Amino acid sequence: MRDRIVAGNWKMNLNYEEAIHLATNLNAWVADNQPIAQVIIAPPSIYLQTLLEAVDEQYIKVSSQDISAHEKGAYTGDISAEQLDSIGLDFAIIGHSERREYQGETDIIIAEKLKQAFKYQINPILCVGEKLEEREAEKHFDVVKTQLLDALVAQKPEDLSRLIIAYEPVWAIGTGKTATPEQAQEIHAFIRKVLNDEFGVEVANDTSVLYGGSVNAQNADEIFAQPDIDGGLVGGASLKYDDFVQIIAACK
Ligand SMILES: O=C(CO)COP(=O)(O)O
Repeated sequence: MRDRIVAGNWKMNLNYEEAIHLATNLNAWVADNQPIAQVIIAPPSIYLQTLLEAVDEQYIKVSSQDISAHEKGAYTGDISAEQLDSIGLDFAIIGHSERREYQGETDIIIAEKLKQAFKYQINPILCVGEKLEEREAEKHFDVVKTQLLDALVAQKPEDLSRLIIAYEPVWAIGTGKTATPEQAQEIHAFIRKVLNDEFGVEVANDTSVLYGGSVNAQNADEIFAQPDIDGGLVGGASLKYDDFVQIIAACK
C-alpha cells in the first residue's frame, strides 16, 4: 500500500507567530481526527527547527522547501542536506517549478539535490510538471518523462524507496485553474508507467504520486479519488486552517 500524503507548501508566506499558530492548530487537529493521510508542512527554512519542536512528529512531519545541490562550503544562502538532517528533518521538496523558474534550477541540479537528500536519508518530494505552452503543444507527457528520468536515472536504485513525486502542472499553480481529475489521473498513470518501465514494478507501485495546483477544499475529494493520485501538494489553501484540514480529511 502506498502512503497517502497531504503536504502544505507554505512558500514564502506567514510570519513567525502565524507559522507557530497554524502548525500547533494543525497538530491538535491531526491528533484529534487521526486522518489516514500523512500530513507534512513545508514552512520557510527560518522556521524549520522551531516547528519541528512545536509539532509532534507522530502527527505532522516537517519538510524543507529546498535543499542544496552541494555537500558543504562557500554557497551563501544554501542549506545542506547534512544540516537539515542534523536538526532531525526527514523531508524536502526538490525541483519545485518556482525554483526551476526563478532560481534557474535544471534537471541536472535537481538530480544532485536528490543525491544529497538520499545520502542523508531525507525523503525527497520531487516536483515535475509542464508549462501551459507545453500542454497546449501536447508535449506534457514528454516533458514530465524527461524531468523524471533526468532526475532519477543518476540515483541508486535502493534509494528510490524514499521517493515521493508531486505532479504540478505549472499552469495550475496559484491560478485557480486545476487540472480536471481526469487530466490529472491520466498523467499520474503515465508517471507510474515511466517508473515501471525504468525502475521496476515495485518502485511504480510503492511511490506516492501527489497532485499539486490549485487544490482546495471544494475540489480535493474528486482529485484524491483518482486511483493513481495518492494525495496532494497544496500551496495557497494550506495557509488557511479550515481549508487545509478539509483537504486532509478528503484524502481517504
Ligand atoms: O505550487 C504548489 C504547491 O507546491 C501549488 O500551489 P497552489 O495550491 O497555490 O496552486
